[in-house]
Amino acid sequence: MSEFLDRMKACATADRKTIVLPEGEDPRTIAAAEKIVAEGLANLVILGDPETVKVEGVTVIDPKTSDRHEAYAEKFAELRKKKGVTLEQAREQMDDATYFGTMMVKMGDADGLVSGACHSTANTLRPALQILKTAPGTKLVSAFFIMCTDKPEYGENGTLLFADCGLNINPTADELSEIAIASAASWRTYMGSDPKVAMLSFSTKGSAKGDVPTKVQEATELAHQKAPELALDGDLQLDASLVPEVASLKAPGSTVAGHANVLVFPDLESGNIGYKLVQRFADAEAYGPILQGIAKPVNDLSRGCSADDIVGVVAITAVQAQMADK
Ligand SMILES: CC(C)(COP(=O)(O)OP(=O)(O)OC[C@H]1O[C@@H](n2cnc3c(N)ncnc32)[C@H](O)[C@@H]1OP(=O)(O)O)[C@@H](O)C(=O)NCCC(=O)NCCS
Ligand SMILES: CC(=O)OP(=O)(O)O
Repeated sequence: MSEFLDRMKACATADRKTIVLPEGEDPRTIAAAEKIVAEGLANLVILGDPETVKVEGVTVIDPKTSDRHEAYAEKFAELRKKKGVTLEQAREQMDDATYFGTMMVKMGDADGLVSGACHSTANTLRPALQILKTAPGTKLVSAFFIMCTDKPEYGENGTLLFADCGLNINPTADELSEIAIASAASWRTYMGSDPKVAMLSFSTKGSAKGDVPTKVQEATELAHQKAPELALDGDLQLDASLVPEVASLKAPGSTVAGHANVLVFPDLESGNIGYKLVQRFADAEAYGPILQGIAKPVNDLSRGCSADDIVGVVAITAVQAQMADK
């Protein structure tokens, strides 16, 4: 297990938070719940059928028969009134475990939610975006992975942050600059060291032409304007971002090239493919998609996740819930 996850787990156990797992029908979620209870990482609520979901030390709730169903429906109808949602529609929506679980977080009956082992990212995150909305002072929610590799020469002792790998399909230059600034802040929060942000493209400092390098150059310029103190550079290719010898050839004088620990991908196509390549070929631990910029802790999983991945994301969510209390 990585040093990163060790640290998240130690932090989570020190002040146990309540995390809801809406996917009681998923065997990996059940296996993860058993580990989370054994390690004391969080108090868990699993949504599912209490007759079939049996994990000692865990509360199991069936959304359809819960005594909170009506209160959540009423609040959801109120929140979505301007979108034309009726109380009848809200009641139906609360039969859906992801919506019900997200309302638990909204109403303070849980501190955070982790889902996505058997639901798509869109269906996992839409309720959070609709109900919880963005954190104060934030325009855009985005999603990152913490990647823990056994390549100490890259990032910080092999650990890097990749964004956006889960949510924003084709961010504009302005959105990309927001993703970069938020990712730098997330790096500082979770790793405690200075971020070095590489704005990735297939071009280094204009070596190739095209819409993508142009967008990345614009995003880099906007990020510099918004956060001039940030160590951030682009456009950079992946090798120029990580390998000092390549950096000295392609981007001499850059303070980021060759030493990046935060990789910002130009779009979701490259971000999602990129994290899965590193996870599978390098056998890296991949924790995410972790949301940044959302008002309360809700995090996603890949449907390809393992029980241990779920344990890791729950530990991170519990740590986020602790931070939200401060
Ligand atoms: C998440 C996603 C479903 C949201 O888009 P959508 O379903 O079309 O829904 P909408 O665009 O109507 O957005 C729903 C709400 O979320 C808000 N929202 C959407 N994206 C947002 C973002 N990045 N930041 C903040 N708010 C956002 C919208 O403003 C809207 O709010 P409202 O309903 O109160 O007006 C969409 O961005 C998506 O499909 N992303 C890719 C997910 C994916 O497939 N990932 C690959 C695997 S990880
Ligand atoms: C994050 C991600 O890619 O999710 P999924 O594999 O479920 O599409």
